[in-house]
Amino acid sequence: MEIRKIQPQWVNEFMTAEIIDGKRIANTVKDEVAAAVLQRTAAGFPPPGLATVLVGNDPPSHIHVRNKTKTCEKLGIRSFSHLLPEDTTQEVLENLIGQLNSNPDVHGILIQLPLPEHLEPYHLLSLIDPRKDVDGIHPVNAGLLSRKESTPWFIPCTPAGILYLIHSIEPDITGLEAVVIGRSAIVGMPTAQLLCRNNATVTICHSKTVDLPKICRRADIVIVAVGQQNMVKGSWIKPGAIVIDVGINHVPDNSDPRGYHLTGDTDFESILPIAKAITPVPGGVGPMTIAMLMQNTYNAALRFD
Ligand SMILES: Nc1nc(=O)c2c([nH]1)NC[C@@H]1CN(c3ccc(C(=O)N[C@@H](CCC(=O)O)C(=O)O)cc3)C=[N+]21
Repeated sequence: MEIRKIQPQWVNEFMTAEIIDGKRIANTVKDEVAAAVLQRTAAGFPPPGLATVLVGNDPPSHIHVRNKTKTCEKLGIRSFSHLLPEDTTQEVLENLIGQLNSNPDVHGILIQLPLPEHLEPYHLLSLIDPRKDVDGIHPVNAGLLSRKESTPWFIPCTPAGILYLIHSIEPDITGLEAVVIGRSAIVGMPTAQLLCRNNATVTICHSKTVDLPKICRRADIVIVAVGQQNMVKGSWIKPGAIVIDVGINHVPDNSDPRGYHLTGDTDFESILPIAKAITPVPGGVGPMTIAMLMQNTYNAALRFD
């Protein structure tokens, strides 16, 4: 006699997770920002302005920054791109940040990370005027995010995008168990805080966590942001969970005109039959990050009126 596997009724081989279309959702957000910018400039206010600072020659970073400036142009946001050589000194950057802080055409400042080894990012980021900190990583904004009584001027773009995507599947995450893998200042930690502020029960995991698969299995929402290809497997996922893949891994690929393709931190195929929803890479969290940056830049401009 055949032994039947016992599973929740709705988990079977025909089941497949919804693939969250981050690109489409990002486009709706960008359309909203474009409409708001148009209304603003039609009323005689100056367009929002975003300054991006990129140090060095890392090709993917150049692609990212170009994506950001192109998106600005499409939405009617002015962009000021500062491309600096690899050997730029801390002092030159400090002066540039000072100039951008006092430039009335610049409402948002983004310093592309990571910076070359010889520069000290924490100190530089703390010099940005917190009212122009569209990345939400100035210590003041990080502090305001960390306590539920206060509202930060800016929420970091990737965490804000992640919450937006989760809300598209589950509008109320109160009481749900969320596991965040990764504790970076720009993704892991602020994502955990944002989910906690939205009443999820949050566990933060990292490279020293013992028995990660076990902790992961109890999560209704899994967020993985570590930069390790194929790390999270289907066997780690609770049936019906929401999986958000923040990984941006460049895999060498001769068949791609760019010489690489992108892949996330999850073993996507093995998760599909188990999860309720999962974000793809590309086309998931990445486009949302840019959409949220545009939203933050628009909101920054409002505060200087
Ligand atoms: N201060 C700072 N703020 C950041 O927000 C920041 C940063 N530094 N350093 C690097 C990371 C990475 N990041 C991405 C944003 C969008 C995509 C994105 O749109 N990706 C597309 C694909 C792009 C492609 O094909 O190359 C996608 O996933 O569909 C990727 C990566 C922002 N970062």
